[in-house]
Amino acid sequence: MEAAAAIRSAAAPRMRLAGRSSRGSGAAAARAIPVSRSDWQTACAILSSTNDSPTPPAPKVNGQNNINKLAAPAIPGSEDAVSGLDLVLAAGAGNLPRPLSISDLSPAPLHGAQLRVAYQGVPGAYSEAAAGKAYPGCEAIPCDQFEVAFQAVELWIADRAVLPVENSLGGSIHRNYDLLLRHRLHIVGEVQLPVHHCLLALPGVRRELLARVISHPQALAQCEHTLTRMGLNVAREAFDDTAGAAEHIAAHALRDTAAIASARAAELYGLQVLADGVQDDAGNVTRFVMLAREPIIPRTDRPFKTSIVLAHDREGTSVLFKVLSAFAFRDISLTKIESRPHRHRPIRLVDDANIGTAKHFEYMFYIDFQASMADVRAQNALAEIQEFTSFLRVLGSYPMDMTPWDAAPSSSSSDQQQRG
Ligand SMILES: O=C(O)C(=O)C[C@]1(C(=O)O)C=C[C@@H](O)C=C1
Repeated sequence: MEAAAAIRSAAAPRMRLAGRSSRGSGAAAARAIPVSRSDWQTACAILSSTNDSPTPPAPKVNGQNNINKLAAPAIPGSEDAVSGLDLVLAAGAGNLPRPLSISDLSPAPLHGAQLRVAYQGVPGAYSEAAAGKAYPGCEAIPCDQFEVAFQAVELWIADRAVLPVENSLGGSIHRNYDLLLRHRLHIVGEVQLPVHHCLLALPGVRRELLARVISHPQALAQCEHTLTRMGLNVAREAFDDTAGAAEHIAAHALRDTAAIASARAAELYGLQVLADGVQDDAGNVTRFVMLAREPIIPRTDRPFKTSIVLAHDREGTSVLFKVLSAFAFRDISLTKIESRPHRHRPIRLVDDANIGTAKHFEYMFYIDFQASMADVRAQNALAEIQEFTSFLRVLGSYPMDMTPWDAAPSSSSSDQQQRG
């Protein structure tokens, strides 16, 4: 409680981006268009409410809040680091980088000029492919948990993180929604990755010998019906990531176990592909967000998306209705809405002497909408929403991923710069 109060008192006053609830009134809002990176950064920071502050203080390293002191990242074992996706495939798993853990997160020496991108999983994970699509030619840094990827960026060990937020079959990856709120990173881009799963096993293993299938829970969910149709009614076990499951089979020579993972994982860990394309839907796609310490300056010369999170402390359902109408009246399309339990106030009790005590669940609402924060319509919508919410934060305003799914990732550096 005390920490939260300290954060609140340190917070800047709420900024009004435009005149009071003036639907479509451009003049006041136009004044608020940030002109520089620092203006925009300030605008993002102070869009948080003074009433409600779910973001904790900066993570501690060795008992100290160290972020400002860190200029020099290092990762134990980074001599072995894999460079992006266009790396030469390793012959075996022996020279692959070990994923970062919480205990590795201490400041250390400078790295070179190559962009370092943290992802969750081990080499061969879809998240590694997403990092390579987002930042062609980057140095992809494996992390053993989502939390570690966030902290790697905050501590300057990595320059960016690329993390999954939703899948077309499995739905939202709630952990990352929660972490977006608990950390202070900005969404600077998105990538959508077609996810094509394979059933992998040790060479020579036949399907009939299998006693279990292991993978990331999202991957298991994405293949559930296909596995059943294939007659594979064996135990399914959750693993931290798809490639980690493949690595586990290879490392322990498990002849009764198959993994659901990518064809690249099969190559990296020396497994054979028992079945190709085992996802339930051929159009299986996972959406990842790209995270950075600084926001990018929003623009209007290409399609942008903006992600916000809000909470309200009023009774009834009309607040959400008003939020949605602030976008609808301005012809701004919503692309996603997600609710998560409100960490600091999950339940509200409402006492009525006649009926008893009602217990309402409280939520944070995450909304993605299709407009840039440089667009006056978006500024006016948020100015209006601020009037009836107790907390509002812009998680990022960033270019939409417009690449066709079957197109190869772009490798132009100008494209990379636009993506932040
Ligand atoms: O396990 C992996 O390979 C991941 O990159 C994680 C993940 C996920 O979290 O959804 C990413 C894409 C697929 O949807 C399956 C798993």
